Amino acid sequence: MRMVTSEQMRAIDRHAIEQIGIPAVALMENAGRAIAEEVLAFCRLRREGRLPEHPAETIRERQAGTNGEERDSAQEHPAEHWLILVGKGNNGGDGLVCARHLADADVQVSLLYAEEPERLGGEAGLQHNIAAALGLPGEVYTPGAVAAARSRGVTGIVDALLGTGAKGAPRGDYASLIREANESRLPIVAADIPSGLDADTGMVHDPCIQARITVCLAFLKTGLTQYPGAKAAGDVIVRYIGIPRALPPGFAAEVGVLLTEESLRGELGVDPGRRREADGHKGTYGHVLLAAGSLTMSGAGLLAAKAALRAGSGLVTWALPEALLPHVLGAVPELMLAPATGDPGAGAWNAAAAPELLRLLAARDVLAVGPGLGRFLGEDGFLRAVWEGAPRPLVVDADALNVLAAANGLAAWQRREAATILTPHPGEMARLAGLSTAEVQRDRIGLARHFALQHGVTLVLKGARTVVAAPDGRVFVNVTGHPGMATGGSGDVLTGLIAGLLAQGLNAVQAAAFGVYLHGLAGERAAAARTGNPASLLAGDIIEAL
Ligand SMILES: NC(=O)C1=CN([C@@H]2O[C@H](COP(=O)(O)OP(=O)(O)OC[C@H]3O[C@@H](n4cnc5c(N)ncnc54)[C@H](O)[C@@H]3O)[C@@H](O)[C@H]2O)[C@H](O)CC1
Ligand SMILES: [K+]
Repeated sequence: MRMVTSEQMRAIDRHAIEQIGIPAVALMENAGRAIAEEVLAFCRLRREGRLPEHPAETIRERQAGTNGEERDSAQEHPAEHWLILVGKGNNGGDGLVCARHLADADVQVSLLYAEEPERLGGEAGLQHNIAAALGLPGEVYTPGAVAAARSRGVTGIVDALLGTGAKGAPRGDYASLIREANESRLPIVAADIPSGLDADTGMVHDPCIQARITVCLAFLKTGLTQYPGAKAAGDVIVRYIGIPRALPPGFAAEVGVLLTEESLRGELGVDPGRRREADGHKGTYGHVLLAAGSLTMSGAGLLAAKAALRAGSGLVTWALPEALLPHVLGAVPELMLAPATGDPGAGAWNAAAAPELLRLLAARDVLAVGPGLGRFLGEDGFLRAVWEGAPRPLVVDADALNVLAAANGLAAWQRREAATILTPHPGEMARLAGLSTAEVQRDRIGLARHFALQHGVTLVLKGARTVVAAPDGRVFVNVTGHPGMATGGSGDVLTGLIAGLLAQGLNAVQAAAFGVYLHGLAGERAAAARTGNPASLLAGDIIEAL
């Protein structure tokens, strides 16, 4: 599934209307009807008692009319009364069309305009005239109007105040309306995006509509995929409104992609269900070399190594400080162990280990460095030697990322020819980018894309809704996963998983995208297996679920 920024959406809109000639009024009609259909579907679920307690924050596409929501007849919604909050732009126009279709399905509707309706221009003004011609009841906002509507029996709200044309935090009566709508505790269906959401980054202004459902028009907006926007959006349903799904020429590379089984296959050429040839052997499936672990963090190495095996790598060698070796012997029998020389016996790494590591790598396909590495004297010389000397795909994680940041390696060291995957969590990303963590989280997609393009690396910016950014500017967002995965070692597992996929011949972007997708799925499966409180999930459970 593709996802666009508001600027890309405007360009696609313009192309559809001006280049292809699809009338804007037709798009608005389809948009409003789609929103009305989703409101009716919501009403049906609620009436039949099938409404989940909370939104699952899912993102799905639905074709017009294919959700089995034949137009409801009057008696099906006897007590429904929906309040439509109408902004002055085309988002408001969508709301007016929605109101008309709801009224036509004999749902009682009330219009609440954020501004004098006469100020609605263009398509929205036309829709206001139509609503007036139909005598749909409407009023201009005054303080307390939402509560008053609720006392008149309103059962739900459509938020058609602000869409992709919003700039900055909601102002004046728009802000008051958003606050009153949220305070009403009534279910809110947002048109295109919740008003108050930054459609590009997923940051939410104060105030921002907390929607039960967001009916997103034409293409998924990137801001709906990132928290806190993903929470404000509730369940996102992307609806086709007549804009060709084939992007205008020259658009494909820039537009983001939501990772699904079909986009992994279609956009990335990954076959999630790939089968193995009968005559495969260990060598067929690659050999991972892992430089990881230190005295107090030996487990990180074990987790990463085991995950690489579970990912399907034929062989895995774990290079570790010599002092650790006796303690992990046999922990994972399938593992090969290589004592890294230069260990002063303290179970720590040492710059002298780099040449040994490069020698080991000559007979292996991928190097992953970082899980549990720890910080040590000469760490920058060590990592620089590996960074510049390793002729293989390199996965850099955890402390190796901190060393890279501290040495300003991305700028100071020579650019790698072979594929490089960095897997920072927001804190590590902040150090790499010289920002605060809050600044990283404020625009995850934009930052990740810019960083990957600038440094020619594949970047995996972890966290809920992990972002994978390719060196060519493409961006992928992962929606698999579970809060129970926020546990020590989860990142080590991902590093091993990605390295294992690289060893089997996936390219950097494929391995990173498929890796985060599988990691999240395994986390969901492991969490479900702990039917009690999934918070008790351990990173090792994720490996077993792979
Ligand atoms: N995706 C599609 O193909 C279609 C989308 N449609 C809908 O159109 C809106 C975008 O409409 P636009 O007129 O560009 O802007 P908005 O309706 O989002 O409203 C902006 C409107 O509000 C004022 N405003 C802007 N920022 C603020 C603020 N912070 N506080 C208060 N007021 C603000 C500004 O003056 C503008 O006039 C899209 O989301 C879809 O819902 C089409 O209807 C169908 C095709
Ligand atoms: K809206």
